[in-house]
Amino acid sequence: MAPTKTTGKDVYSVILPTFNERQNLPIITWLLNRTFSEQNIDWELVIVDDGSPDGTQDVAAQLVKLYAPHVQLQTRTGKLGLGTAYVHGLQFAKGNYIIIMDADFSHHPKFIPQMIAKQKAGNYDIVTGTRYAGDGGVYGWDLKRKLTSKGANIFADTVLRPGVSDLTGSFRLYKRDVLEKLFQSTDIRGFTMQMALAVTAKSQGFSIAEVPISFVDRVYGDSKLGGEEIVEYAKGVLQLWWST
Ligand SMILES: Nc1nc2c(ncn2[C@@H]2O[C@H](COP(=O)(O)OP(=O)(O)O[C@H]3O[C@H](CO)[C@@H](O)[C@H](O)[C@@H]3O)[C@@H](O)[C@H]2O)c(=O)[nH]1
Ligand SMILES: [Mg+2]
Repeated sequence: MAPTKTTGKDVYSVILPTFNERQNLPIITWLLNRTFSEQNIDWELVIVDDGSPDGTQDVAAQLVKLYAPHVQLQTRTGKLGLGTAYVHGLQFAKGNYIIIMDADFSHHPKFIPQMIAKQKAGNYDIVTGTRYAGDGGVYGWDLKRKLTSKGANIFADTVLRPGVSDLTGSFRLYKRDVLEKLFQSTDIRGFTMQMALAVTAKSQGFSIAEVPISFVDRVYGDSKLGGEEIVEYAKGVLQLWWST
């Protein structure tokens, strides 16, 4: 495992899993480029697409050329899930810091400079975007989805007490070697993985700081979260309760 470099120039790799994000991908890539360029930060984007039928890969291939050498496209043959998409993308990422986020603007790149500044301020292992502290919030979800998300956080916090206000959110900055270690430490993947990574990180003594974010529901396309994932999540919390 390569240790996170503390000398030399930092490189931030954004791992962006996509499934049917043809409409969102050009704009999110444009925003990422603008954000990093304005701050004079070295960056790359690793798009991990799972054979989206809507032509996401054709759009991604154009972006690879347009933003060369900053963007790479890594593909898998079928929809294999969000968690394993991050693990897959990490193999190709060159940065010593890894940012994971969604492609549908629920996670706005404007928060990235704040996350980077926060990480540097305390040399934190992880900085997580939080919808449930400070100025953070959720916009555009119906009451059922809001209650599901809040309930999922309260459930895991009650059972596992990790002291992180947004366990299920996935807009995060990790030191690369910390993320690699966490992937090796838990085999929980899917939507449950965000919670499992945060809980495992805390139990291993890694430091986690938070940056309030506004999470805005997607405009284009559909959420891939369903009832099956909610059951998986509850199982994941209990699995961690046994093992940590
Ligand atoms: N490669 C790949 N990408 C996927 C897959 N499933 C979803 N994605 C991508 O993963 C991102 C999140 O998927 P959404 O379907 O938009 O998730 P969501 O319902 O908005 O859920 C969000 O909030 C949850 C917490 O409330 C988070 O746990 C989750 O990670 C995500 O941020 C999007 O960029 C989407 O294209 C998959 O099987 N494979
Ligand atoms: Mg979404």
